[in-house]
Order: sequence, then structure tokens, then C-alpha cells
Amino acid sequence: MLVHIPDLIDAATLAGFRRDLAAASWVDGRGTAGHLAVHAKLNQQLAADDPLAKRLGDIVLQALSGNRLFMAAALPLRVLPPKFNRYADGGTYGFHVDGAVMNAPGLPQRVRTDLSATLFLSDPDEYEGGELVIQDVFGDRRVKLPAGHLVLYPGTSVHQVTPVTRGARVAAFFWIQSLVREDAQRALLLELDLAIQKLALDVPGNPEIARLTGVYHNLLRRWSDT
Ligand SMILES: O=C(O)CCC(=O)C(=O)O
Ligand SMILES: [Fe+2]
Repeated sequence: MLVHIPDLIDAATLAGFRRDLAAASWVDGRGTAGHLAVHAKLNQQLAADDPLAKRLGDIVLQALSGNRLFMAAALPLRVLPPKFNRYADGGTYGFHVDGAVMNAPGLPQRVRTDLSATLFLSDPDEYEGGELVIQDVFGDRRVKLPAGHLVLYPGTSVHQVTPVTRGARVAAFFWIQSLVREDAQRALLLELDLAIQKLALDVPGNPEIARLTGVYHNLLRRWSDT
């Protein structure tokens, strides 16, 4: 399941991010690529210990925890600290799958990457190319969102970022271990959750809403691990 989360960060926060990232010290992104991905990856990133990455990453984490759609879709158990990347001058990241298990300095536990996320920080008209192409059962999905918007996609998917042939594409990206490992189960829970929320608005007080809410929680109890 691909989930588009609009306006994760507001315009003022976004403007601050863009100002700070325009003056950031970008390093070669190949430093953190796996041994296969290293051939396909041509971009820049902030170093993991860059204080700017930590400061902006914390703001992203804060925004995620206050976003109902993100919480309902991801059912997050652990979120890795956001990283920041920049593609320009033909920069690209060829088809790859993200590592299944990751760790981050300072985090006590390792994180299984059930979900991958990209928060777009450049607007689509600022660059040519730079589409996030995600392979799924229905074919390739091409994602290029307005600045401030986030896409969530299954960590299991093969994906790429196409070459940026004009301008620059700046983004934050990170991984999430979900309470619910399987994408299909998360998709069902999200569908049920959204339907219950809509019913609660349309027919407030209807006793069947409590029964459906019970079904939601009892499925979550069956399918979650912590
Ligand atoms: O920049 C993106 O949208 C995704 C980056 C990516 O796939 C990765 O770093 O593994
Ligand atoms: Fe990736």
C-alpha cells in the first residue's frame, strides 16, 4: 500500500528547513550504500552525525507523532532518525531494496524496515526527473509530491529515484518498524479505521460503531507484535 500524507509540515517549518538545507554540508551518499547499491547510488546526504540532521529530524519525528493519518497507516513501533538527501546534476539512485534491518547510533534496538518514507522538501517544478518509482503488483508507481508532503510505501518494494536532470531534489527519508509486519494487514486496518471514523461523523452515537471499533482492536491485538 502506498499512502500519501499531505502537509506533514507547515509552510513556516518548511521554509526553515529549506533555508537551513541550502547552507548545509552535503557529503557523498555512497558512504552509506550497501555493497550492491553503491553502484546505483549517486547523490548527496547529510552525515548521520551532522547536528542539522538531528535537529531537523527531530522536528519531522514530532510532526509524525501528531499526524493521525501517519499513525493510522504506519502503526509505528520504532522510527529510525530521518536522514536527508539531495539529487542534482544527474543524481540518481537505481532500483534497489532497502536493508531489512537497520540500526542507528544511540538507538538501543535494531529496527525492521517494514515501511519506507520520503518527505519531499523541493517542489516538483524546481527539478526535472527525480521521481520515486516504486514497483508494486499493479506496475510502477511514480511519485513526485509537493514540498512538505510524505509518501509511505512498503519496505519490501523495489524502488528507484530517476536522474535529476535540472535543478535539485531535496528530501528527508527514513524507515519504520510497524506494530503490524504485513502490509496487507496494515492496509485492512487502515481501511477499517477510516470507515469507523467516517461513520462516527455521519451517524454519531450509533452502537454498531462500538462493535466495529472492537473488531479493529481485536484484529490489532492478533496481528501486532511489540
Ligand atoms: O530519496 C528518496 O525518495 C528515496 C531514497 C532511497 O530510496 C534510499 O535512500 O534508500
Ligand atoms: Fe531506498
